[in-house]
Amino acid sequence: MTPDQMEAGAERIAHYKHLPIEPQTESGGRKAGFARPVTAGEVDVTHGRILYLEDVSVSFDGFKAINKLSLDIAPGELRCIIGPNGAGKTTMMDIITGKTRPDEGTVYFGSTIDLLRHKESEIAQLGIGRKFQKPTVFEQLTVFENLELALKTDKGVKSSMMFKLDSAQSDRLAEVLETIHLSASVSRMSGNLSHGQKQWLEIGMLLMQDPKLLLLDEPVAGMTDEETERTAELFLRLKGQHSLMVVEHDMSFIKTISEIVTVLCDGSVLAQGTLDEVQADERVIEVYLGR
Ligand SMILES: Nc1ncnc2c1ncn2[C@@H]1O[C@H](COP(=O)(O)OP(=O)(O)OP(=O)(O)O)[C@@H](O)[C@H]1O
Repeated sequence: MTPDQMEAGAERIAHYKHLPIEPQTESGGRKAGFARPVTAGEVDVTHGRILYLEDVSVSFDGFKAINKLSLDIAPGELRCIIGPNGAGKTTMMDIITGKTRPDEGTVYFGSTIDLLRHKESEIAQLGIGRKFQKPTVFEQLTVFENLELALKTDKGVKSSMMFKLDSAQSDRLAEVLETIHLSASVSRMSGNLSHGQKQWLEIGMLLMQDPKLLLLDEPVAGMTDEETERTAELFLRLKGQHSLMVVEHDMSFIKTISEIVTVLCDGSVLAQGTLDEVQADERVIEVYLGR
């Protein structure tokens, strides 16, 4: 600090000392204050976003797979992501879930959780569930056992064997079974389920952990028309209670479930809007939907 600055500072202090002093109150003398209590384990969505990406980039061997990508998702929103092969959809999910570290950019869960400071396992614990394209259920276990297993956070063999559902967990399991249309198949061996049922079971396993945000990669690929319809019903039911990010190529499925559709291309957002709006966009027709 220079002598001039010190002198100016001393003058300011002298000036303030002559100001009338307000009587002390609980807010430190101010008439009103702003404070936001933070509750451990809760995602702060007071700014209207559950997920926020800004200027995110990542390169693989000099190739920019994600290029200044910015997007956000509102709490309870069901966002559809479409785009040509290689657009960066899977890489974006890898970044959100901590599987891939971006070279630059910002990734926030709510207003306060910087996801780039967390490991993949911690991000899952924070409440971000991910469903990969291929179903990964334990085929040798029943539907019930798969859902029960999803609650076992302690990986120790002994504690897993001792694990017993409490009544709230039993209620949750029954509720999830109903949501994923598998109440009638609770005792069936998972390996004997249809492809669609396995996908629902895996979604059910994620739901057992009550995630705030669910990332779903091509959930209806390989499903029958009826299974696809029931999956649309399922997602519409989950919307509001959870936030969902759904990557899909099946346009009729997108049409049934979508509000806002984001089109990715070359690692960034090419267009965003209702499905009708993006389908009418010349650039989207050019790179993805065809003429
Ligand atoms: N680990 C990696 N190493 C090198 N290149 C990668 C890696 N991961 C992704 N890429 C490249 O980054 C680009 C984006 O891939 P990404 O899988 O994210 O696209 P996508 O939009 O999910 O495509 P699709 O619809 O085919 O699944 C592709 O060109 C891909 O080859």
